[in-house]
Amino acid sequence: MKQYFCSIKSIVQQLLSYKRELILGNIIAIAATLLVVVIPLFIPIIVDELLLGKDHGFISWISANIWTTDTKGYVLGILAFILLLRLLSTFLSVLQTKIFVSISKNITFGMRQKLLAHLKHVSLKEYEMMRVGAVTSKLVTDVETIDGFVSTTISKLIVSSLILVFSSIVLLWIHWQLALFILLTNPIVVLFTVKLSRNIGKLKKEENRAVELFQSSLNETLELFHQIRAANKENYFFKESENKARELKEHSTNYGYKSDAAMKLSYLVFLAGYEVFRAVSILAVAYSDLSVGLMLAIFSYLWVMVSPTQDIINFQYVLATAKAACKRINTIFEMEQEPEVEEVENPFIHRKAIDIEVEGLWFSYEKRSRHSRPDWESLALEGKKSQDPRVEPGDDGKESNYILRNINMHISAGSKVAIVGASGSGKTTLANILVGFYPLESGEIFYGGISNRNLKLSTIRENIYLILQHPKLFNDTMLFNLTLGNSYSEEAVAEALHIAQLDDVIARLDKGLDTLVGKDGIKLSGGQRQRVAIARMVLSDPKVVIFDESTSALDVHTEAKLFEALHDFLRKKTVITIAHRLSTIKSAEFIYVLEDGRVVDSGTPKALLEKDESYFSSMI
Ligand SMILES: Nc1ncnc2c1ncn2[C@@H]1O[C@H](COP(=O)(O)OP(=O)(O)OP(=O)(O)O)[C@@H](O)[C@H]1O
Repeated sequence: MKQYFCSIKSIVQQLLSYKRELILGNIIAIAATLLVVVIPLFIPIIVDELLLGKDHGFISWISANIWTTDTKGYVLGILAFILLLRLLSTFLSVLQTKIFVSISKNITFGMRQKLLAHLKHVSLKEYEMMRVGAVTSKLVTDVETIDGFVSTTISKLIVSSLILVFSSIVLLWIHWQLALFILLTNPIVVLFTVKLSRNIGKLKKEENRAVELFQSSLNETLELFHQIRAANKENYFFKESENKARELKEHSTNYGYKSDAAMKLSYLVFLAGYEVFRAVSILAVAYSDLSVGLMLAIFSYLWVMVSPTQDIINFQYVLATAKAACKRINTIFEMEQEPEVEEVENPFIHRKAIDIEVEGLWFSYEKRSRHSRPDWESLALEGKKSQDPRVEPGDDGKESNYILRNINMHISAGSKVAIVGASGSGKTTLANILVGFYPLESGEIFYGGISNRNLKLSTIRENIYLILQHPKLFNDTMLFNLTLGNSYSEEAVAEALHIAQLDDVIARLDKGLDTLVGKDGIKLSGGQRQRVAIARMVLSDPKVVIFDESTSALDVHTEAKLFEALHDFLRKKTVITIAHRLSTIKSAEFIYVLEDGRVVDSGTPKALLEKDESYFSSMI
């Protein structure tokens, strides 16, 4: 998968992919700008030619070529012309905004798409440690900051620069000495503001981080509200969220007034410069040939330059905050993803059932560097007594981190196998690994003879269905929770409901399959939720089914009826059942006993029962 990282460079590259729109938008923007930028030129005409009797040749040109009238007529005519220019300019700037907004929204949408695509493939280990609120805040707040940067860059940077260039040319034309003075002192203002902007990015980053912490805390509190109330801990958890909101307030206040102060300070420096320019202009009228009308035109151009100069000054802040937002967004792109596998052959195709072979499987939840892995070769030399050449790591204490240790299993196609063992022995971990939720530390799993290294995870999960002990339900209709958006015939749904012993449950719901099940299926009992998960499995018709304590919430009577109904459906499938209750595994043909991550015993139920001390016999 091609890795994307947010950076100013990558954003600019994306912007350049909208070349046509950018060119069109900028032509319109330039036209809109030119229309208003020429307006101050009318001042010297009106003042000098109409009031002071000084001839620039413009009124005489109008009189000769367009229209001859009196002073009132010229003033009204020029007024009408100026209003028309402003109207046209406004229309063009609306058009320009429409083009630029759609570019910036497309870019930020693209970024959200990339973030979602990355999250879609994030490894389960990363997901387990993920703070959902933190991730959503990055997808909302930080991407919004990037949006601000993109729209400012495309809509203001070029236009503002052009206005400054155009105004500078006009100023140079009016009075080059004065213009040079203005243009040379202006960079000092910009330099001053660059220094100020440095800290603003840092403050924005802190503010966004505070948003993230508040959002995470609130998310978790609301997610676990039920549990919190059961533990009578509302005060504690809501206080935590309030504390985060307080921190957010402090950071926002800090950012809010400091960034505003920095901008105002920059503006103040600019205004001070403006006042100096004004004074120098008056002196220029007194001591050079600059006319009063042209002096007024210079004043107007100084004002015309205010907003673009401010935009360029602000751009540094926007750039600093965008860099900070990118850094935070990149923490999502840095999340580890599930490995991508090139599939050579799909062993599940054209087979009704499939066998699974687990060879020398080691697994730990801890992230390991290559160097901390066991040195299999040297261990193999010592480990003559092990069934696998790679025995357990030596007595260096490191092996205690392994949840699964050298697991070897053969589950033949269509067989019914049970995995039993004390709580914490690693059964669920093994089930999760069989469906590819966690990558193997070492060892291999063969599905129908094909190694997991050559199989796509999606292929494995399409064909091997793991039914969890605590299935999650969506706050949607019963039907959606069964089908998860796939389309099945009414008969298939009815059959699945029947097998999962849900007929009566649906009949009792006020709107049947259209009933909303509430947050996490709150309207259903634990056992009913487990049966919904089983119905989901029936509908997806996998080749291998793994029941991980999937019927633990059912009474023995319902469980027996359920397995009876499932009997035909499961007949040809490979079935792995993990359970603590004997009733759940009584039909198993072969049993593996796990203890502390190792297979300590295995055999047929009969063979295991005959042993005096076995975990299986202790279940009875
Ligand atoms: N996501 C996880 N991250 C880190 N450690 C985990 C994770 N899930 C389980 N463990 C640890 O792995 C060990 C085995 O857990 P696992 O859930 O596989 O056992 P189990 O045999 O299924 O237990 P039970 O019968 O209670 O469900 C436990 O010590 C547990 O603390």
